[in-house]
Amino acid sequence: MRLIPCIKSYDEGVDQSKQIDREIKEWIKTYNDAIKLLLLGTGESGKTTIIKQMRILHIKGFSHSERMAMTPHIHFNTHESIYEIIQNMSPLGISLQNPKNVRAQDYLLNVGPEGPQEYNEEYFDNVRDLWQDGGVRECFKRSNEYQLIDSAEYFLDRIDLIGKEDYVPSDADILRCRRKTTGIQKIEFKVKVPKSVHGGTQEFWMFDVGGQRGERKKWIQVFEGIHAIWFVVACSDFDQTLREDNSQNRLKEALILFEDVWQSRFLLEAGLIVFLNKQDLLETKIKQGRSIAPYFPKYNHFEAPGDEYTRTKLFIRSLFANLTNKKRERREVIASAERFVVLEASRARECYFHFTTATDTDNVRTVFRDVHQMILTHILSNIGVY
Ligand SMILES: Nc1nc2c(ncn2[C@@H]2O[C@H](COP(=O)(O)OP(=O)(O)OP(=O)(O)O)[C@@H](O)[C@H]2O)c(=O)[nH]1
Ligand SMILES: [Mg+2]
Repeated sequence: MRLIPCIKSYDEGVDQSKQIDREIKEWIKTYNDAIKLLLLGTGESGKTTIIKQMRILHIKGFSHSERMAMTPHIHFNTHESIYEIIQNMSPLGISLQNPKNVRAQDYLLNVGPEGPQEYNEEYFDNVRDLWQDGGVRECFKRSNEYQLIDSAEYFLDRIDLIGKEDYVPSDADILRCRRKTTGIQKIEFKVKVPKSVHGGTQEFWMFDVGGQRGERKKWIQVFEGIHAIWFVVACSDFDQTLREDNSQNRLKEALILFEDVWQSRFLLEAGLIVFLNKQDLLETKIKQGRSIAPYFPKYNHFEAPGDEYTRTKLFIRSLFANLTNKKRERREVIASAERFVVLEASRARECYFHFTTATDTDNVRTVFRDVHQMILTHILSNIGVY
């Protein structure tokens, strides 16, 4: 995973890199505070999934009782998935392919949006029959036209496993489980610092917030003392609308929110790292023939090498990177009036991009390693060490 600086080059030669390592080493000797990270982004972008990965990678993972506590949520995710699909068949003019499944459809619709009182064999048999129906699959393929959780296919494909009485959720199932975050959550963990730097451990505090519009007013409570923001973007969202406002494109909302965060005077000192997430879903979507062009017509004039998926992900990165350049231009205008302000303000502004799949533990492990090093460097630059 490469670190791609959009303002300041991180790779300015081996000598400088050695120098930075030396400075980090010196700094760690004296620095005892926890590094404070704040995850921001729109709803369903993948913030809580990254927190879960930190538990897997840096804390003890999930105990048996914690796994069992996830089962009702996974059952509900399965229910909301099939229920949303069959509810939307009629509005989209799609019929069941097998008329025998009308009975199962009536059964599920009668159960209602909240799910059954008991997730029993009869319930799972009906879900299985429906998920195998060609009409249900056709409606699933058009899920960008209504609100469906991203893990719908994952859980419905595993209905036999999930329906077992002795089902114990795996790490992968927990990572796929969707529960909206309300309020502010915090996890603390320690990470080994490589011997080449200094050795020992570094403490992290990571804050997770709810990303839906109604949750964002709470964010300011945790802005103070934050060393780095991880801004998470669901790249596969380009053809979907917001759950809380179906007149707004999800990726456009992410861009507006990112610009707000980038420009926030409360976050000027924090490093900014953008996680261009859900690369697995983006790749699948593009390979199925979907295009970003109808939603972002500028894509038609975007020049970049590679296949359609590569070009799309680079285009999405350019949309965010352009917003950071836009801010710099504004600073340069201020520059002619008061040069000192510009030098002072632009020193702290950096933005790095990573392409991620938050449900993939190996991917998050690699990204975290890169980002850890980058954050140490950023804090050093902010306290004036380099
Ligand atoms: N396939 C896939 N699914 C992902 C990825 N990242 C997150 N998800 C899934 O997307 C859903 C939403 O992820 P969350 O981590 O709950 O999103 P969030 O940003 O915390 O959302 P809010 O709490 O509403 O702000 C979950 O079902 C995740 O499993 C990814 O990279 N790939
Ligand atoms: Mg969340």
